[in-house]
Amino acid sequence: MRCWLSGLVASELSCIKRDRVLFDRLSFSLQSGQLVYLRGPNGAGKTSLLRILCGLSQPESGTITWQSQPLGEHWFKDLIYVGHKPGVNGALTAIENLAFWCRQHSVSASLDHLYHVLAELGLVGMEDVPCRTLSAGQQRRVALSRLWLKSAKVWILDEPFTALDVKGVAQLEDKMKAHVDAGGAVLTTSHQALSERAGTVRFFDLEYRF
Ligand SMILES: Nc1ncnc2c1ncn2[C@@H]1O[C@H](COP(=O)(O)OP(=O)(O)OP(=O)(O)O)[C@@H](O)[C@H]1O
Repeated sequence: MRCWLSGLVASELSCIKRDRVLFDRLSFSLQSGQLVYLRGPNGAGKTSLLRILCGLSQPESGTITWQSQPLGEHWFKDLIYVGHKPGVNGALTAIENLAFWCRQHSVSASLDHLYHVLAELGLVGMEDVPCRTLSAGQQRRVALSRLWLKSAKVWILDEPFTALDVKGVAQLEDKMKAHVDAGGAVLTTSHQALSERAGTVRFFDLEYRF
């Protein structure tokens, strides 16, 4: 992946939920080669901000551009978003979930490749059972396997370490570092500190506002 200029730029964003101003006139940018760690207490508005940056919800005011253009198809093509809920259909198997996600995101992947990715995520033998029967950490691994399937410049990951074991955390940190080293960008939030293996981290703090 080549480095890119004029990445994700948010200006003067405001967000109100249930009459509470979560943030007001917040400005933020994410550029090629950056790992940004969004920090803040429960309820500060981290998920709300990530969803706005993804284009999944609208701010009260403010603007967001990707590569100098308002968010649109070009942004969704360049983005992988993994929410704090795994977003895995419990009635479908891991393979079916991935195949469905690939179709939704115009990703071309053979069945062999899907099995290979699930194996890399430690899910050998779990590929063909309904996801509702998988453990929380295994379901998280199915969700995170999207990072192995689609080539996207920006990853926005909301609490991606939830339920992962020590090995899973290390694997994801390595994956994030490799992505950033290759010129990608990661914006993540978590209640657990990143270790040194994730590489250089920039912090963005969101205060809780009453
Ligand atoms: N759709 C909604 N309708 C009403 N209130 C909402 C909605 N979404 C979020 N909120 C409220 O906005 C506040 C911020 O929520 P958000 O999930 O963004 O916080 P967070 O910083 O991600 O918290 P946590 O660390 O607990 O995950 C919370 O008080 C929540 O109740």
